[in-house]
Amino acid sequence: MSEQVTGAARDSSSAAERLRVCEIFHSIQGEADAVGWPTVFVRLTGCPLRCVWCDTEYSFQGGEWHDIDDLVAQVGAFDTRHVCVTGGEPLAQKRCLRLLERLCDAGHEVSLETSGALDVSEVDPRVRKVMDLKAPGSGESARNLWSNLAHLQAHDQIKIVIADRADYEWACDVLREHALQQRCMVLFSPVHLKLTPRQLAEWILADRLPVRLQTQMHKQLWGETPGH
Ligand SMILES: C[S@@+](CC[C@H](N)C(=O)[O-])C[C@H]1O[C@@H](n2cnc3c(N)ncnc32)[C@H](O)[C@@H]1O
Ligand SMILES: Nc1nc2[nH]cc(C(=O)O)c2c(=O)[nH]1
Ligand code: SF4
Ligand SMILES: [Mg+2]
Repeated sequence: MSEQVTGAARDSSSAAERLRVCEIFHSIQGEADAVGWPTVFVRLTGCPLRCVWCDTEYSFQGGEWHDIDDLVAQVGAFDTRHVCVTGGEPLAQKRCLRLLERLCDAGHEVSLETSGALDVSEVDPRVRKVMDLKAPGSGESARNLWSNLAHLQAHDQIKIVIADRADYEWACDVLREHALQQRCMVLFSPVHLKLTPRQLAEWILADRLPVRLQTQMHKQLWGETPGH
């Protein structure tokens, strides 16, 4: 009897610890401060935003349910220190918080790619948050949750993905008004194949901006193939 109760309790707790996952893959980190590190990516399914230039629309639906224990074991099997949890919008599934904590407990260097539209205040402080602020050209800038800025730590990063000159000027205003560079590293990234990295570089240099230019290195290596 007591064994049955224990079994049932275990089943319901593991069901509560499941996440819908789009893909798990091993690649070179192509973005942000950890660029270049061999990294395991856990891409969660689903996103409540629809950025017009999103390169990961295939993650909006589908995927498979996985236990957090199983995910931590699958990640561990790659024998790789860096892990990046992304999506879709990973924080759209509340249990993502538990996955992040478990990956840190397992000794990984964990980063989280997030849109900036969902509350980041409960993310484990060991996780390096890479938080977008969505510029107008994304079509989703009304979703920016500005209160998130107060929850960034020095090891986190703010990323602004820029489609054109209007987005760049918006980013400059936000940088100044919210003193972003005093909070953490600020990354400006061109929308792939929409704005040239060179044009963005020239604007940053001309304006003496204290920001870091980033491009998506994985697209240089593999193009837009999913799973890279
Ligand atoms: C696919 S999103 C997933 C995480 C989260 N939903 C977000 O938007 O941050 C990962 C990163 O890719 C960026 N991204 C998506 N499409 C892009 C594109 N076409 N060019 C440049 N960056 C892009 C996003 O802005 C975000 O920083
Ligand atoms: N190689 C590689 N690096 C990445 N860094 C962030 C990614 C993402 O989609 O969030 C990503 C990705 O999709 N691939
Ligand atoms: S928030 Fe991220 S995953 Fe969602 S549409 Fe925008 S870029 Fe794509
Ligand atoms: Mg990507």
